[in-house]
Amino acid sequence: MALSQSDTAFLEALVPGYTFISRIFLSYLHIDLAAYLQYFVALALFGVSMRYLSEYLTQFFETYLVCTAEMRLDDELFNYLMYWWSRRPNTKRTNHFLAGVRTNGYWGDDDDDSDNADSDDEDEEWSVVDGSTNAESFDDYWTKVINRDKYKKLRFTPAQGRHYFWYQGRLLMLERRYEQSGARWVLNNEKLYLSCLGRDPSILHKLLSDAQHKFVERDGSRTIIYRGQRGSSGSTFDWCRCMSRPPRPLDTVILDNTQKQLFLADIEDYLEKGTAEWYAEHGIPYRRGYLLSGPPGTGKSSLCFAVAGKLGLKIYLLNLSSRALDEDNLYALFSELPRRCILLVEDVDTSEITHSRGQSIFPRSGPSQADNSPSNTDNNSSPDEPGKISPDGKTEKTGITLSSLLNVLDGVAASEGRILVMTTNHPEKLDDALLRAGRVDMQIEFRLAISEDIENLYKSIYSVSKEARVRQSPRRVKQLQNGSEEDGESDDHKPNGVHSRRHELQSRIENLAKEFASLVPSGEFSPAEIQGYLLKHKDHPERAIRDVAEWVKEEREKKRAKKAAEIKAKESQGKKQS
Ligand SMILES: Nc1ncnc2c1ncn2[C@@H]1O[C@H](COP(=O)(O)OP(=O)(O)OP(=O)(O)O)[C@@H](O)[C@H]1O
Repeated sequence: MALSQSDTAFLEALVPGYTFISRIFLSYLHIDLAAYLQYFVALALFGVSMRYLSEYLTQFFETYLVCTAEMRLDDELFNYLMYWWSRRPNTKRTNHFLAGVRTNGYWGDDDDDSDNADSDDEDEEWSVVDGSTNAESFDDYWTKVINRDKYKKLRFTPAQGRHYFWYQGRLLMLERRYEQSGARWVLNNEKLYLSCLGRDPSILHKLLSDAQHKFVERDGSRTIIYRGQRGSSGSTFDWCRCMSRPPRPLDTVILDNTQKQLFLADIEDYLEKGTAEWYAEHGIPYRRGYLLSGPPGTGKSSLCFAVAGKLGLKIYLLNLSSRALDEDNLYALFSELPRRCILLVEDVDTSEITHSRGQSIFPRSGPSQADNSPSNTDNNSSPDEPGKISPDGKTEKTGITLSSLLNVLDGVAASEGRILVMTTNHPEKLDDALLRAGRVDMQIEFRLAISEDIENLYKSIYSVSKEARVRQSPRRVKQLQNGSEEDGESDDHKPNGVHSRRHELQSRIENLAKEFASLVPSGEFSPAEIQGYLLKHKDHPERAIRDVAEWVKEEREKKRAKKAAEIKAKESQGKKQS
């Protein structure tokens, strides 16, 4: 079939190089492409229409015949599903997977915690090692620990792409997708899609709730701690699970018992059934705030963790000193808080909010000194604004100001039912506006250890409960029982031997505790300092008493030297300024 010149020109425009190609075909293969032109056109049309048809059918199928759940990386559900997947019995048979030894990425806990989380597996490993975990020397025990740590557990999660699997007799599909965000610092912008055939999504709900249960059961009674930090997007702040700890018994926090019980009773009353309705009926926002103040190492954070453990509440840790945190981020973090939780703001006096509402947050004389003079506020932005003008005229990020914090605490986004606990070493630095009732409803003052506290601290270190004895190394228990390394024969095998031995030990520790308390000056050392000393002698209660006078002398000497150095530094600073 001969083509006219205009037809050839048209084909050339449609398929560049057509003339050249058809000439080659004609000269070398004696094939006239023009003769087959109609077939090529039909094939191309068929291909294009098939493509459109398949896209349309896929879209139709996915819209009307498939249910899909989408999970984002910054949501906890993502972790639940990954955890569930890694624990599936069939996971090991998947031929396309992502393998690794780090669990932090998806389970959010530190190594310690993940160890705990996998205790079932570890029990297996331990029994494989030697079949027993009791009564072993330190060397045996340590060799096992080190060997186990060398071979970190391999984790398998689904690789990018689609994975088909059966769940309760239904065929489901899990798709893992990495999405381009355009931002180079966003490493893991991933999503999971879980799909099933049909328009009833109940099987997906069931699987997701199963995954959630498995994940939550793993935590048991542990206290879960979240931290407010930059999210995966890099610009916003999210609550990220950072660790979980075994609950701390309340009686291990040495504090005036009345204060401790008042604190606990107040929280329990606040969480009691009907309290939320009572607040609503009286038009009062359902929130409660506490300020725990006192010198460092006196047990403020410990009390908070112990109460969280007792009530099974999660702890949300917030560092207000972060320069990247602004009012919008704080607002978002508050609105993300669950209904019942403890929001712990530690060392609230170290952040910008110690500057009162009327004060400049960035005086000319230096960022750390507050100055009330109006002239100093002239060049600075309002304390209400998170940005401020530095002496070189540039705007700097300042973190959270007092006004921002108050706005967020009182704002509509501040979640109802939360318990705010702020800790400080310097309550006098805090503005009255922050401490007013409604924001801080109860203040607890922590003190340096008095004689009674010292006695209790000693007892809490050396008293060995039945359960703790089982967990502890036999060597340590033996040392405590005998009070010295020269050990006689244990009478644990005799009838009533264990009981009488424990009773004896307990009364011995009580007498020693009294003696210890009489040797340590009351109101001079923090519980943390005393605990630190006792830990050095944790297996030797008598040695702790024998050496304590020397320790007190050394500590006093250190403190005197530190104070002298501080006075000297202040004097030289004063001289420089004058
Ligand atoms: N009152 C106490 N009872 C029992 N242990 C205490 C007490 N105070 C401190 N400790 C021990 O000292 C350590 C530090 O305690 P914690 O962090 O609770 O002190 P803090 O008052 O919050 O200190 P900071 O003001 O420096 O944050 C912990 O290991 C804790 O067990």
